Amino acid sequence: MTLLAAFTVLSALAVLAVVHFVVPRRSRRLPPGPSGWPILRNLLDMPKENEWLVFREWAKTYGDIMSINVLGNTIVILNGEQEVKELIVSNGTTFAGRIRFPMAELSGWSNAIGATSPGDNLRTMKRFTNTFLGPNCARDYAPAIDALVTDCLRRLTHHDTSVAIDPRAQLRRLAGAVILRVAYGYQVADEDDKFVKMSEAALATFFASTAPVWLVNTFPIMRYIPTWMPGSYFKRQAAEWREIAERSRRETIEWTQAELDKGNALPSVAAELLGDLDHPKLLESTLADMYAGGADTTLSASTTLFLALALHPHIQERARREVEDLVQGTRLPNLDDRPHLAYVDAIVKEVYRWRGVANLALPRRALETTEYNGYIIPEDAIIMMNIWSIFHDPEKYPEPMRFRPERYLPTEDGTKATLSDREDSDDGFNEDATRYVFGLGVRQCPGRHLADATLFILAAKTVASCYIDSPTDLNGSPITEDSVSYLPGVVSQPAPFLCRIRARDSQAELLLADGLAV
Ligand code: HEM
Repeated sequence: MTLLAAFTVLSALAVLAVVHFVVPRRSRRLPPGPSGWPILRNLLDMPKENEWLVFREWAKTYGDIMSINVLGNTIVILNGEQEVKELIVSNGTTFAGRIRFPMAELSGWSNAIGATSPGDNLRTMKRFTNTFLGPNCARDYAPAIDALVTDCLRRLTHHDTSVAIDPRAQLRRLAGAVILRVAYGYQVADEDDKFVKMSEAALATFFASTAPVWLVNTFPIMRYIPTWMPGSYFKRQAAEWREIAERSRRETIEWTQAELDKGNALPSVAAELLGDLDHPKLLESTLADMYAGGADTTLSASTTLFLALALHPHIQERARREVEDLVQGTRLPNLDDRPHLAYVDAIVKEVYRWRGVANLALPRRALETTEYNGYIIPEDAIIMMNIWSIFHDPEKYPEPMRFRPERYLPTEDGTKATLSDREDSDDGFNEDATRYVFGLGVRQCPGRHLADATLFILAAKTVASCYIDSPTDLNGSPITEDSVSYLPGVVSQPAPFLCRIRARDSQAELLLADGLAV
């Protein structure tokens, strides 16, 4: 061997030694996780769907805080309640960043709240949402939501009730109608409503542009490729989507402005804020984000409500009796009745928990490097909260796959139902699921009061006025609690199902017919 060859071999060995001993030692300080492959690291390990289930399985090996690396990005997964509370709630601002999606930015979503990290823009948009979507929002808009829910139930029961239907079209219309009413004071007119169609089309561009298929989302530098170069197709696609998203934003807000000018405007977030001329673009974005953040999530929770009621006639019956004892058939229940309808309230909590809505919440980004329990969480790491894992911890929620509203109620002797056989009385046992379903800390969902009011009103009015028969899949095969299935996605939707829905009696029909949009 020549001297040069010997030197080359020794150098190569030295490099290998550094790679082998130094690099792993550093990364050993990251939370543990599957080792992956050279260069690709965990890219091939990443589950294609139902990630929350896979992450929960991994937690059995790696623990409640673990990490993976995908194309150079560290992803830290929090599977346990304690980790979520300590990092996301107590250490809130450090993990308040969001992931940027260059393709979504090019497609006109550069100010989307859910993709904006802390700074002046976020502060302004948070001011808008905190002022107008706080707890008063639910109270102020309750009569309008009431009328829309009644209208939805009337539509669901107004067909040949011997035929099973898929309730999602009407529930989707309801979710969109509530948001357009609160955001713009707009009342959805018919099945083919112009603004619903425009908002849905805009929402579709958001989901499509945040998908990982767009290389520019992984390699942001690509956004500077000129449009004449090969490989720049994404730019033309983004320009098309930008037109759809911007048109939807512009036309809805112009509609509210026109109503204000005519003196016809109904109370709405837009009507309150149109005077804030300092931030017109941020106002447009905030209003559009209400649809983007609220439509699919509210649809998921309300479809789960219908599925759970369809699967459990005894739950429908118990809830109906509770409502009947209060209203005595004279009216349909409303939001003010909530303190007297503990069982209906518990149904809503269980809807949030049973199958989850956004099982990994919305990913966060670490704004600085942090040490936690001896592990390093590096700046820019993506943080995922596995809410599903918290909701399905059998120590916290016994028989987690069962839909059991009773778990939130006191026992007959007045003690908290599930604590009787446990010594520790303050351990969050069967804790109210509302606490987690909307995320936690400074980036918690701003639409939670509105969504929760909508869900309660829908649950109370449905059990008061309707029967929902056992569900089947689209081929007519019965669905049971064990065979229920959900579609993949950031927001988890029940797979399509059919059920017969009919008004309880002629009095219920009359009460439903009374509902006029407010
Ligand atoms: C059942 C219904 C809903 C569920 C389960 C839900 C859940 C969530 C979750 C888990 C997050 C992420 C929170 C975090 O990072 O900690 C979020 C964010 C968000 N939600 Fe909701 N949401 C619902 C309805 C709504 C509604 C009705 C609106 C609007 C009126 C809305 C607007 C938003 C917005 C704008 C964000 C982004 C907040 C930010 O990044 O600071 N959501 N939601």
